[in-house]
Amino acid sequence: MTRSTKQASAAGERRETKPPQAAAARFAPGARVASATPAAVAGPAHVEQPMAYDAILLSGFGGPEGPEDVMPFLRNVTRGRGIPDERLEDVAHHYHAFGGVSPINEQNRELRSALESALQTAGIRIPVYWGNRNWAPYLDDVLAQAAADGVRRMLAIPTSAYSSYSSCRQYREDWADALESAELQEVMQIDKVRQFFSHPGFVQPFVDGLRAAIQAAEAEGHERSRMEVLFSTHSIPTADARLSGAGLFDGVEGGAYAAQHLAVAERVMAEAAPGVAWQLVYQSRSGSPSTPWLEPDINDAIEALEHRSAVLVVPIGFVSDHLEVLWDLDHEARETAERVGLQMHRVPTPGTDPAFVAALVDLVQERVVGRPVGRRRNTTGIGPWFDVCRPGCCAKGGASPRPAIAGLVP
Ligand SMILES: CC1=C(CCC(=O)O)c2cc3nc(cc4[nH]c(cc5[nH]c(cc1n2)c(C)c5CCC(=O)O)c(CCC(=O)O)c4C)C(CCC(=O)O)=C3C
Ligand SMILES: [Fe+2]
Repeated sequence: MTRSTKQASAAGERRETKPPQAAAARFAPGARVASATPAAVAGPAHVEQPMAYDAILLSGFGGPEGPEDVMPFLRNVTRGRGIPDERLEDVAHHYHAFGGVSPINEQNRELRSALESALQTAGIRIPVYWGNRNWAPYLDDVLAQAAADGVRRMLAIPTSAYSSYSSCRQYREDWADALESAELQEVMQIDKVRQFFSHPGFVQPFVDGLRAAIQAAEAEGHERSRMEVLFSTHSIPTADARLSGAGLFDGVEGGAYAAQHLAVAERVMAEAAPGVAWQLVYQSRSGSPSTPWLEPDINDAIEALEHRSAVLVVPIGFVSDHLEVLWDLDHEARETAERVGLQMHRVPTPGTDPAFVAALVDLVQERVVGRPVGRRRNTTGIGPWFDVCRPGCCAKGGASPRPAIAGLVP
């Protein structure tokens, strides 16, 4: 499909209207397996059967690759969600500050090729396809290509570690859409790896980065007692947060989304900086000001740190140094820190860190061999998370669910 027809259909009735339940049953290949065990509904549900996948589907967010891509990209991202125009203009300005090119696509190309080589080395000789949710290469084109190459069973990896509508369910819905739009529902099966926030190979780069940042701050003469670590992630509407992870963390403010981030932050602190003050903060809020989103915003948090001399920012919500990291942290948050007289160090995201690439290989391996839950790698108090999402998992607050793959059907 050409880019222009793709944008037209994305702006139009790309969201199809099939009865969610019937469609979801077709789109949930894992459901047969997991729902066979009644315990699967009450407790952790995992697909433990070995599965011979033909290929991996690395799925990114997507980003513009030139100034003329910026507005069409932003319309793709926000289709049907009532983001005010001023907000789009505002965000367009962030992209234009980088010549209209988001680094995210190049980062995902690098991750794709690193993952493919690491899989080969591990003896898993299958190709890694890369497809985006919001920009070329679009998922449906990539699936059509994979099908033409003979691929029938794919294991999907989202470039997103946690549970929430934007970081889990929306990927699952977009895969289902892409199967439908490529007319592959009857032909191709897509499963997904578990949300991988708790995998040690995802956590390790943050540990290494925070250790280095603390050393750098100490070398500048800052004392640990005057440092504060801010773990930063994307804010989401509180209504989405409550529904993240199918209400398993109902009692926790921010639901499973916040609970998972807190668990990762605790782990990183225990390994890299025991005793240093820290908190979880949120960035990149959008939407209407009257809709509640998770707080505190990182800039407000920095402004409240008068009693500190250095702030160490750890972007645990993201897998690569894409635009929301480069703009919202390295530009905006840094400006706030300078204004209030704090030294700021920003820790890198995992990117293509060998520990992270090895983690992705391990996530594939555990599914290929059908590794039991008890032997899966997990370094936080929460997890390992589900291979097959529970009914209602990560629903969008206030919206009716669209068909999605890799979920249990109620
Ligand atoms: C949880 C989460 C992640 C992390 C998980 C993941 O990585 O998937 C994430 C990542 C990203 N978000 C990104 C960009 C954008 N996100 C937007 C809007 C939104 N994000 C949301 C949430 C998240 N977003 C939400 C609840 C909205 C509101 C509207 C909506 O429900 O969609 C908008 C629209 C304008 C605006 O409102 O800011 C843009 C342009 C980029 C690309 C950066 C680049 O180009 O380098 C990346 C990696
Ligand atoms: Fe976003």
